[in-house]
Amino acid sequence: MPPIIALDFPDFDQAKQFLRQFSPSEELVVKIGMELVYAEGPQLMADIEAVHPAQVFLDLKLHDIPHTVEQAAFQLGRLGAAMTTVHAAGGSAMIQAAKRGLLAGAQEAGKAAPRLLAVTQLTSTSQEMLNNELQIPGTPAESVVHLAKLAAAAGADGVIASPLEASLIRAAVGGDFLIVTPGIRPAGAAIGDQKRVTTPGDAKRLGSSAIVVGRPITQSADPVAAYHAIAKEWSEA
Ligand SMILES: O=c1ccn([C@@H]2O[C@H](COP(=O)(O)O)[C@@H](O)[C@H]2O)c(=O)[nH]1
Repeated sequence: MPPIIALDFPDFDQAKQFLRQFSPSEELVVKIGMELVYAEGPQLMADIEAVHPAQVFLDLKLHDIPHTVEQAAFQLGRLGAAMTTVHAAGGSAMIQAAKRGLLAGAQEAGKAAPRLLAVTQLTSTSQEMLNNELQIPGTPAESVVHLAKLAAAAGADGVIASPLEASLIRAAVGGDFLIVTPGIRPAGAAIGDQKRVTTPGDAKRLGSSAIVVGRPITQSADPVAAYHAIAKEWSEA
């Protein structure tokens, strides 16, 4: 899969301007999250499709009681996204409920169900924050592997984690479980609020199934060139 572009824009007009810079024949995978979906609503899925035919990763990170998540996932399942997310910290019953909701919603709409990815520890979480603020003992990697095993056992198709944890997750879970990794920074790029980061090439070498990249592309002076450089580093590693 090519690098997933995080379309973190405040409105559809800006997302549209960004997408129009790419050749219509370029096979893109784009991630839309809370900022854009809260601004534009679910209609956004069709609006994006009309501008550029892309696979859409709908990253809304559901985290609530199982019943509420199942009902929300039902609505998401009807939209035709390729992937969507819940927080693994919601627990097994919540992840199972999300899976049921996605399958039922997709079935009702006659679409394929999105792959369900569970967010382990956010890539903006440092060891210090994990232990002192969140009062979770151990290393980020230990917590991530624990949550990945929980998510896999509950029926998730994969996880969101840092590439730094990818090889440990693969060893713990195995198979074709997806390990989708944000926290990607090309050499020399500003790290911003991310804490557990690697380059695109290192992410591949460490075992990521797919990478998610936002600001290093969207805030670049030449987003298409930045995307192609990252895609080349990823595919050639
Ligand atoms: O642990 C996580 C989970 C999700 N994200 C999302 O990925 C992108 C990363 O954007 P950058 O600009 O490349 O930092 C963003 O949409 C996050 O919501 C994450 O970074 N870490």
